[in-house]
Amino acid sequence: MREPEWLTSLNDEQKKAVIHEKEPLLILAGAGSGKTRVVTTRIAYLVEKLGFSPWSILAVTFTNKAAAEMRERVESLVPGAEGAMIRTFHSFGAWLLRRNGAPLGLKSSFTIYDDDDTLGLLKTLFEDLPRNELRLIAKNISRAKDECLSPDDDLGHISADLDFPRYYKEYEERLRSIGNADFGDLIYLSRLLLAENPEIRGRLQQRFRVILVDEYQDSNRAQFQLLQQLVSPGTWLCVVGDDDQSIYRFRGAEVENILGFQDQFPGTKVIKLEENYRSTGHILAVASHVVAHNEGRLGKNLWTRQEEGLKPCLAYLDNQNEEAEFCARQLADGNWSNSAILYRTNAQSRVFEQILRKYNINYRLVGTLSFYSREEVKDSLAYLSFLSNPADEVAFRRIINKPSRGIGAVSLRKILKGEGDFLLSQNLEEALKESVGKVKGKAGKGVASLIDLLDKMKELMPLQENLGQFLKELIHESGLLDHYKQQDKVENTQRVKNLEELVTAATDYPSNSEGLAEFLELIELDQASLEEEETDTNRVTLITMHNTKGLEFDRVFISGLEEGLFPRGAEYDDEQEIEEERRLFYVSITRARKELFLTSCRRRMLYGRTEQASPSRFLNELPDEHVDIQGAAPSLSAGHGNLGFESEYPPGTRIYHEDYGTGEVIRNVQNGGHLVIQVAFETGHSMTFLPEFSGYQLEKLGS
Ligand SMILES: Nc1ncnc2c1ncn2[C@@H]1O[C@H](COP(=O)(O)OP(=O)(O)OP(=O)(O)O)[C@@H](O)[C@H]1O
Ligand SMILES: [Mg+2]
Repeated sequence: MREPEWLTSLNDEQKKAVIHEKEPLLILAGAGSGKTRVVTTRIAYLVEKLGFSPWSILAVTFTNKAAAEMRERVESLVPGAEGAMIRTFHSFGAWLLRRNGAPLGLKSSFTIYDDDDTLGLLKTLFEDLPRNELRLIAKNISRAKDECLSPDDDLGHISADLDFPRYYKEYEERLRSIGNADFGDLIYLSRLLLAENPEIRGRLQQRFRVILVDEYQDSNRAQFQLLQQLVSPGTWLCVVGDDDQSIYRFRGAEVENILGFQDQFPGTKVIKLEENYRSTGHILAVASHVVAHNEGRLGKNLWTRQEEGLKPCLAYLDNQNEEAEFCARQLADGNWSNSAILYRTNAQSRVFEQILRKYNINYRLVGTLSFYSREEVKDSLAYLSFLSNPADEVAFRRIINKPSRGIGAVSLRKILKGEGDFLLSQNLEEALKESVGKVKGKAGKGVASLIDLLDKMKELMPLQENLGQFLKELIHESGLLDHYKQQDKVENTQRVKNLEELVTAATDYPSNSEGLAEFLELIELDQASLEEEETDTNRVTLITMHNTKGLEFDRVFISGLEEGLFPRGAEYDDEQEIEEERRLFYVSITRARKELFLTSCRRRMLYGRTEQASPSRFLNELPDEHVDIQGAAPSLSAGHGNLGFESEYPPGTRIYHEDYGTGEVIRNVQNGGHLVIQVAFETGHSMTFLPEFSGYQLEKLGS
């Protein structure tokens, strides 16, 4: 019988993995080696060739987008096979609990609480606790659930607060009595349900004869334990992953799950895939070289039979506008749908959005709200709006109690309507002033402080250099800055960064009412144009590095390769965190099929101030022979003394190298107390050396 093309096109190892029967199977392989392809093909094979019912197959992926793509792919191989259950862990948990959650007091119609709902519930339970503390409690509850810990377990490593177990317990009791579940419960309760109910567990084990898990390196303990409950000795279990791509450890992912898989599931067969089908030679060489700097890897070799292709291009640019312009120039060929611009923090998207719009290059922002629809940005703009138009009730409602000033719904009604039932004034600032003395207590104080703030801001406005400076004052004085600083700390978000970006955007406008009106109008127009684009498919993808998991593009830009930005937070020198950032770099590089651009700015404007930036340490780890360099890196020694010692080879020094000939030093950096120089040779090569260890090979020439 002739085999279908989707089977014959596989390489031997892939095929082994697809047709493997019975015992647990672990596929451990680098990026682009066809792991996901093996998962989809295996589903098709089991249905088509071995007669498994799609109904008996469960496949778990990491994002909803990945799940949708997997269904499509399976359907294209064997129509009907996409009837397999292909879901994320969370959506599988929701499915399970809706049908079987009765023993836990869950109705099939239960509501899933998101972070805000969780916070709301905590607030009604512990009214007296400040919001920041409530956020911390919410975060820790979620962590406990990721680790499968109940309120009665030892929670000391999660929170040192002796009251935390009590908060957690009360929260759980209330949530159960309401009959709803939070996000973490979808996994946590699913596992609990199966552990406590052998009958339900048996039924599910009967049904799912085949279980497949993609991106297994990023599963957390709760997910692992749920998996254990689902697997019986007869289950055909297959997990695929890449330890080098584990990028969610900060959220509780445990790489132990993959490293310890063979111990947990005895008899496991391990298959490694080594041929990379995604990227051309130079790109793959760069990726492999970079990730080799990590320790404690399982270590894998990837090769490709594809041509060398284009060398990745590393471009040093002056600032983020130039960076975005650089990307826009590459995109002038109109090939947008196969291009992606990657960044480390969401705030970086703003300049790209702005410049791409300038050149009419269509784009799509993946996984995040458009910059101007983010909560913190909207809050700041609401202050500006209200200052320019005191009749703007929407803005007024937004700012009156943000950050919290103790002005609740009742007081707000009083302010808006006075004692009667009609709107007192079109001018809400006047209404606010008239309510003084009528609104009492905490709310009264809140009203007074808001009036003060507004007055002060109006005085300050004409005194500022530009609108950015003014906005910066406003964000600070209003308390928004502190509010979001706290939130960032607790939730690991980047809201303050976004505020800084907004300030930067406003620096182009004068600090007066005209400038303000112009700035707000621009933003409203921008939003409208964003919405119009929804139907067009030829669009560049703007996406954070984390969100690119499993995706691929012909052309990839990795932006912001500067210390402190990527790797993020250069103050820390925690090697483990650096390694996680390096894995993120590896993930990013390996998204590219044919073209890769890396960009690094000499200066970056943050919070309205331009700061000198130094190149990311990861750039020192690139294999020079596989990279083309454009522009000059900032010379760290110049003027700053950043090296901590005198360089014998300052930039501009001409040298002779035995193997490479003559060249010029273009850059000095310090690495572990040693001077590292980058040299551009006349042959066009660029190499880095440690002069200390290069001995006689390296000779200084007179200039
Ligand atoms: N045997 C093959 N022949 C041709 N193309 C293949 C083969 N195996 C995989 N590919 C292609 O290579 C690309 C990468 O495959 P896939 O996405 O499955 O890799 P992966 O290991 O899951 O990568 P990642 O680690 O990034 O998730 C895809 O475009 C896929 O279709
Ligand atoms: Mg994959």
